Amino acid sequence: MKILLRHILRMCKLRFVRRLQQFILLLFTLALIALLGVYATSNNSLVISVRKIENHTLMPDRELLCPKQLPELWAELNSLNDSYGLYPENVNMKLIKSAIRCAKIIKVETLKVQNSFKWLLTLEGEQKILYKPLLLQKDQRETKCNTGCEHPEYEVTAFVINRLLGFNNMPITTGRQISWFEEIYPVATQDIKSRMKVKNNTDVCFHWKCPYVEGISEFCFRRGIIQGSATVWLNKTVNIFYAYNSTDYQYHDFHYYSRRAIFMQYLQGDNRYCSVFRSIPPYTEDRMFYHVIDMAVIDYMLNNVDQRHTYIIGDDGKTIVNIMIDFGQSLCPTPNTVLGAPIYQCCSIRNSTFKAVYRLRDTLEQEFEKETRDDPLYPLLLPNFFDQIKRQTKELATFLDFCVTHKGLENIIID
Ligand SMILES: Nc1ncnc2c1ncn2[C@@H]1O[C@H](COP(=O)(O)OP(=O)(O)OP(=O)(O)O)[C@@H](O)[C@H]1O
Ligand SMILES: [Mn+2]
Repeated sequence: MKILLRHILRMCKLRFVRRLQQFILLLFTLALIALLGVYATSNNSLVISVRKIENHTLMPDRELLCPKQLPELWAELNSLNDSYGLYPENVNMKLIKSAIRCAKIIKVETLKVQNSFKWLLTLEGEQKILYKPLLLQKDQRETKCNTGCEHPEYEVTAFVINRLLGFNNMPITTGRQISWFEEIYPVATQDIKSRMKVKNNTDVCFHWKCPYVEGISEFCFRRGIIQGSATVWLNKTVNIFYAYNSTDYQYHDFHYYSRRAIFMQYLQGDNRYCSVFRSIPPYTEDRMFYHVIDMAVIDYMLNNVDQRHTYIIGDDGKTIVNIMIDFGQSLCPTPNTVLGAPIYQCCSIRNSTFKAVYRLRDTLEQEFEKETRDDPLYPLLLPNFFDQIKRQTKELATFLDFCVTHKGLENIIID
């Protein structure tokens, strides 16, 4: 009897242990399934999954990557917020960027405005995109400001920094990699097809003259793989302030570009600079004046001397919405302290911009890395080029230190 009892007890124990094992196994499997589910939904098409195509180039797998509801997504993107910027603050930036990076291209046209080489893409769901292909290697640049081919990776850089500064007034821009053979050729206009020549059966080449560069050069996309910046095209009229007569002024008159003797003199230290600037419409208006200060901040960080005061008309047909575009000539190799003149001479700045400059002085590298790690053009900048931005951000903060010391914090901050 005793033996039987012991035997039954052992059996029960064994079964219990087995049950326990089965139970733990079940729990583990359920947890794994839940984890995979959360992972899949949270990444919802953002997972950078790649497949190798025949020519061994890594390309995004459209099936896995692309958001599905494109027309709705573009509609959300275009729901312009007139007073605060170009897109709603709470926009799902990751989703929109992933849509721009992988949505099927249904049309490619040449865009013949201004100087840089660019195409207008139409993506599935009818969103237009300004696409600037990278023509130069990331380590190539001219020795003079504003000459030579543009660097579209600087457009992506500028967008990230514009957002880190909290401006939200640059059309959304991301890197995109495109295959000439698979994505462009089948939907390109005749003029694009006839301009681009295939060499050695694989490379796609064309001739182009970059501004202020002697002669025409040939550029090739190896194996037809093109990298470039993709910018949301605004369905608005984009206007630029130009000085039409001697009493009109625009942002360029207040910096490096100034060809007006009076401003040159002010830039060289005359302290009437700001009072004159502030007395000229439209800069009598706070909204316009502080936009110039914001432009000076981003231009100083990027050493960009090319930006003009650009705006669109808001949905009400009346409001001016200040925007920022055209940073392809940033990272000018020579220093331009006068680009900071609106900051260190006026010593008046939006509180949000003031705080952002100090924050970025300390955290730019980490924040930039986080925002750009998944970009198809990653790394956007070579380390020594990025160092230039870090250095210029630190200089900007010293201009603000100077203002605080001379005018007092409460007199320089507005909001
Ligand atoms: N996202 C956009 N949406 C609508 N229009 C745009 C957009 N970006 C640029 N444009 C228009 O296209 C013009 C040229 O764009 P952009 O300044 O980027 O070209 P660019 O060739 O780099 O110019 P530049 O030769 O002056 O450097 C702008 O002046 C503006 O009118
Ligand atoms: Mn440009």
